[in-house]
Formats: sequence, structure tokens, C-alpha cells
Amino acid sequence: MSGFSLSDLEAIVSERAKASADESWTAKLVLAGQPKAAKKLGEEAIETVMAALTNDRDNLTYEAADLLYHLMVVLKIAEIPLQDVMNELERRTSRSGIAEKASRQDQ
Ligand SMILES: N=c1c2ncn([C@@H]3O[C@H](COP(=O)(O)OP(=O)(O)OP(=O)(O)O)[C@@H](O)[C@H]3O)c2ncn1[C@@H]1O[C@H](COP(=O)(O)O)[C@@H](O)[C@H]1O
Repeated sequence: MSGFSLSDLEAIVSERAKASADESWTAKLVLAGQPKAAKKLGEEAIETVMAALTNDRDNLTYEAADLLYHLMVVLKIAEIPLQDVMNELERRTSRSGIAEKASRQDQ
């Protein structure tokens, strides 16, 4: 497959958000608003967890794609650019997750 990226998906979601809700799932979710989109994200998260627990690689791959797509829609509705999330992830590369958790427990 190609080098399709989350950034490409963000651009698609942004474009399709402007389409008619009759012909676009993205537009339908955006029109319905964050409560509906976030609920859908939660459902996809649960389906992803179930797929992980059943050791079904194909299903986990499929559900992870659903999850990432719905996360992009939720970020779009919240007007949070993917780059902001990447910046936060980049900021975290300076220390391990274990060290970060320990520093919060010190507080
Ligand atoms: N990546 C996706 C994507 N992943 C999932 N979905 C839709 O999300 C919806 C999920 O609804 P459901 O929960 O009913 O589906 P489900 O999870 O299979 O349901 P179960 O049977 O598992 O309960 C379905 O309509 C899927 O088609 C997506 N819809 C759109 N995209 C991307 O967004 C683009 C624009 O899509 P539209 O906005 O629909 O034009 C597409 O070309 C894709 O690139």
C-alpha cells in the first residue's frame, strides 16, 4: 500500500465535513455534534479492545482503523489539529512513560 498517513486522513475528514450529511458519514457525525461523535469513538474503542482480547489480528487492524478515523472526526469537531496531538507526543519523547507516571505520583 501507499504512504497514506493520519495527516492525509485529517485532510479528508476536514473536506468531507463540508459535504451533505446524506452522502457522508463524516458530515453526518459533524452535524450531529460532539456527543454523538464521542459516543461513536467510545464504541469503536470498545470494539478495538474486544478485538485485542480475542487475538484476532485482522479484526484488530479493522477496528483500529475505525478507531483512528472516529478520533480524527472528534478532533475535527473540537477544532484540535492533528499537529497539536503530534506536538504533545513529541514533547513526551524526552522521558519514559514510567518516569512520567512516577513524577505525577510524587505531586
Ligand atoms: N475511514 C473512514 C471510516 N471508517 C469507518 N467509517 C464509517 O463509520 C461508520 C461506523 O458505523 P457503524 O458503527 O454502524 O459500523 P460498524 O462499526 O461496522 O458497525 P458494527 O456492524 O460493527 O456494529 C460506517 O458507516 C463506516 O463506513 C468511515 N467513514 C469514512 N472514512 C473515511 O472518510 C472518507 C469520507 O467518508 P464520507 O464522509 O462517508 O464520505 C472515506 O473515504 C474514508 O477515507
